[in-house]
Amino acid sequence: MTARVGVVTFPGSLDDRDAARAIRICGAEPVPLWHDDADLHGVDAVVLPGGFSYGDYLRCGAIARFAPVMSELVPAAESGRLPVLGICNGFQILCESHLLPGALTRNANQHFICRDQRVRVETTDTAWTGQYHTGQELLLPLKSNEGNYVAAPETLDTLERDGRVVLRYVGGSPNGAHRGIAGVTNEHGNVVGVMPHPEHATAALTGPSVDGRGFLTSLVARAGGAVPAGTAAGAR
Ligand SMILES: NC(=O)CC[C@H](N)C(=O)O
Repeated sequence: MTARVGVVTFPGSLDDRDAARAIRICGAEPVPLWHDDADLHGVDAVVLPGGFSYGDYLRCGAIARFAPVMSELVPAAESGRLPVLGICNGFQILCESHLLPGALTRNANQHFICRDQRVRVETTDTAWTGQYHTGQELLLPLKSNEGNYVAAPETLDTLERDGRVVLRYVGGSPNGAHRGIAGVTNEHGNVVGVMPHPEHATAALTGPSVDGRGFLTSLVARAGGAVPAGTAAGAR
């Protein structure tokens, strides 16, 4: 069965096309979803892409949280039924929607950061990381202004204890993120938010790696679909 993966476009989304392309490369069918349409059209999973939804007004993701598309998405994700991957602005939307704990605040150096960043996979026990191995290092683009992940110490302790830190920056936080956290998951492991961009690391021609494919091939494999040859996690 080919997994149908919805990609939500909000006003100001930037990376929806790359997300759709990455989904196709990894053997699933991308389904365009519009922010103003409450219907998820029966998709098997959803990617909330990067960008500047609603111009990042108020706070990144703060307005997107109230978009009609979130009305079906939030309960389905909360119940553990619907796999959702939030990338960068998508991660910010997931935190604003309280589907993930914590918040993404201004980078500690007050500058937009745009660079290729090494991160380590901390858990494979999610809908989106099953094809990696724990401790695997990935090279992924990082491009954000509000990438500084913060949460109360007891929340961070819970995330660490329950194995819910998904990605951690290698070589220290570039943006001040608490405990070097670059991605987290919810209690069920179906909702994952990551600050770096796996969808921009799926084609050898453009680089910087194809390490990002594993997020999508994990979803495809989990849905019982065929992962195209050469697209396994980290395949060169
Ligand atoms: N690349 C992105 O998704 C950017 C996210 C957000 N607008 C920020 O600058 O932090």
